[in-house]
Amino acid sequence: MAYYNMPIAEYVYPNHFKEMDFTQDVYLEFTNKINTKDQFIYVYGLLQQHDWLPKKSDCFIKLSQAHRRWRKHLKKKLQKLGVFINMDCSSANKNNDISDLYRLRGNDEFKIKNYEESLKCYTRGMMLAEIDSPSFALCVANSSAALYYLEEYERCLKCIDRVLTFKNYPLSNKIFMLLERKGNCYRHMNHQTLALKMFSNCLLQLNSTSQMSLAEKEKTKLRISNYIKMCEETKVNKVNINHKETKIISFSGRENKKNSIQTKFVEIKYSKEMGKGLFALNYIKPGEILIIEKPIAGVFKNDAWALNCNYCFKRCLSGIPCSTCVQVLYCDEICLQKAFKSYHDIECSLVCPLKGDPTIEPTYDLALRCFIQLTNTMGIDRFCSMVREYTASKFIIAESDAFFRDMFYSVYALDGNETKRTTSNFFFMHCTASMMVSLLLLNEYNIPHELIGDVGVSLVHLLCITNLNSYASVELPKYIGEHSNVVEFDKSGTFNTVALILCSAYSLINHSCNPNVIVQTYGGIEVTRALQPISKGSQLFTDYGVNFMSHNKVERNKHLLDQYKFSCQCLACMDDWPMYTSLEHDDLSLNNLTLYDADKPFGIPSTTLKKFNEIVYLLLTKHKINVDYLEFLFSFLDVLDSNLKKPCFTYYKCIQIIQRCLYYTSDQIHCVIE
Ligand SMILES: C[S@@+](CC[C@H](N)C(=O)[O-])C[C@H]1O[C@@H](n2cnc3c(N)ncnc32)[C@H](O)[C@@H]1O
Repeated sequence: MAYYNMPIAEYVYPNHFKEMDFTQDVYLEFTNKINTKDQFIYVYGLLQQHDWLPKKSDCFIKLSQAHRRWRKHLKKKLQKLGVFINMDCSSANKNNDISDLYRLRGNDEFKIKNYEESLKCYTRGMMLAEIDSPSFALCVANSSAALYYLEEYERCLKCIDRVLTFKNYPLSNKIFMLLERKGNCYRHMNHQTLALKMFSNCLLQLNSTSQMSLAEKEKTKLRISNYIKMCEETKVNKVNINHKETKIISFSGRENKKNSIQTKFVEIKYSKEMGKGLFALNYIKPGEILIIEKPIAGVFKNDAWALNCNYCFKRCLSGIPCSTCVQVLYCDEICLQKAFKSYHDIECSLVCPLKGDPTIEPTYDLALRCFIQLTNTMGIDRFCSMVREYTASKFIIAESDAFFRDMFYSVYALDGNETKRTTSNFFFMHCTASMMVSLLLLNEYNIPHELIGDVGVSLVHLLCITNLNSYASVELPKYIGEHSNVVEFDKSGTFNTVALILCSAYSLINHSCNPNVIVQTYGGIEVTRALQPISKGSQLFTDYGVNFMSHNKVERNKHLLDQYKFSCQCLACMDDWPMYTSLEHDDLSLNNLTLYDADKPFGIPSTTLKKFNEIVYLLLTKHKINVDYLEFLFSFLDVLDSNLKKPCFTYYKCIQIIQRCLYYTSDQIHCVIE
């Protein structure tokens, strides 16, 4: 059945709207918006079905014209995409020819030493190729070469071992090259005995290789005997390689193991102005860890799909793709199985239409992911009955510990701001939900007829939740060795966004333009820390993409009103703080600051200032910093906080440096949730 002929409107829930909500203005707003969106067809269908379209009005004429244009455009587009016409996305989207093209592109990048880019191309090629086909094997083998030059030796070894198990690897006469690479990996990892064993296997293979000239063979043998010599020398000298140290943070000290919030520091409270929020139970000092949590769900942005596991979000430079669809990649068989059990069994046939359509926003993916995860875990009957119960009872989060105990509530009890949305916006959510119901039904997702209404209602709420609460998690791009070219991109001060994620505890934090907490991603785990001291009883605040250091008051207010429907009453807004960049630079060593107490002498020891300036220099010029500096920075900030009147330049400069330091040291911290 064709996508554009679906009688979608029957899944939209007219009870949510009154006819009089649909004023001429609302129609016009739709018309302008949906001219460029697939949803047109749903909106139009719905309006017609419910006779909401005032015939002969300007708006009707405009809609009809747009409809005709859009149908033509849509049809062409759908035909081009092929997959949309039948919506049969479960069949072979794998294509070895396209995979080969990606591999060749990877080879070109490899030749110019753009190893990271070549790795991305090989990975894409691997995702597109039929599993275990020669094209697949070649992509894995070539990935191992890129990984070797990126100095990712363990991952390189993993790839080579996989290739050696493939029956379809077409370059069997080049196996010796893989063994040579394996030997070199061991050599760099200082496993000299293993390296020597590998080089001797390599020589055996080389001798049995027939399609090679004698001269070529001799040249290769010479190269390998040089490596053997290096190994033997290293063995005698017993060189020790310093492994990169990582600091471990764990949450074993939690009072409540199921709770991702440190309940000794923080509680949930409700306020009339801001709804739910998190409040400090005691004084919290800068740097204190307040929340550690795994996202409820996440979808990738940009091309992070090629380098991160779709299940746990960790970097997976030698990941394994889904055997059916071409959109996802996992660390290993364990993540793949978990993803299938949790959502990918259903999503596999849906990801193509969703990800292939440029008008589908990542928050829609995220909402559908939440829905599938919940229904897969709870069963659709129980899910729908909880949806009905929740809608009827108006669950109060602050009075219940169910929020963190129960998977359903930790997602469904998040705020969706439904009451503050415009009719137009809310109606759009309904149209999108309706499209999702159709997609699910077309892909044979079993929704009993009597539950279609509940499913639709839940999808509308989940769409509002993901629209309001999701945020971009940022990750250091330079995980993959010195040869990465991504650092350049980061000089502008922007961080590398990996995924759009939804977290239940972090979502409870309200906004301030002078935030006192900050979140940082560590291998797929989100850690929220105090960024400034927080006094007992005060509220925790993060920033919703704008703060007084980055945007002026007008810009901030516009963003917050448009996106979140509130106007900010924080100190920076109320007292009209100048932007951080316009603050006067203060000279700490000369003691001429605006102090809280002018009689109290305040000076920073020159050694402390020197250390601070050293860290600033290292961060801004080399992007290299040791994780231990964080402790110094937080205590320096604490000293500045208790002595200086805000806003003052050095205090906020220290905050800026802490933000960067957290980002640049994120590969030095290993986070564990037990
Ligand atoms: C991510 S939610 C935060 C949690 C939310 N307060 C709740 O009850 O679930 C964002 C919403 O909280 C409210 N909010 C957040 N910060 C606010 C602020 N500074 N002033 C007023 N409302 C705020 C707005 O309704 C906003 O759309």
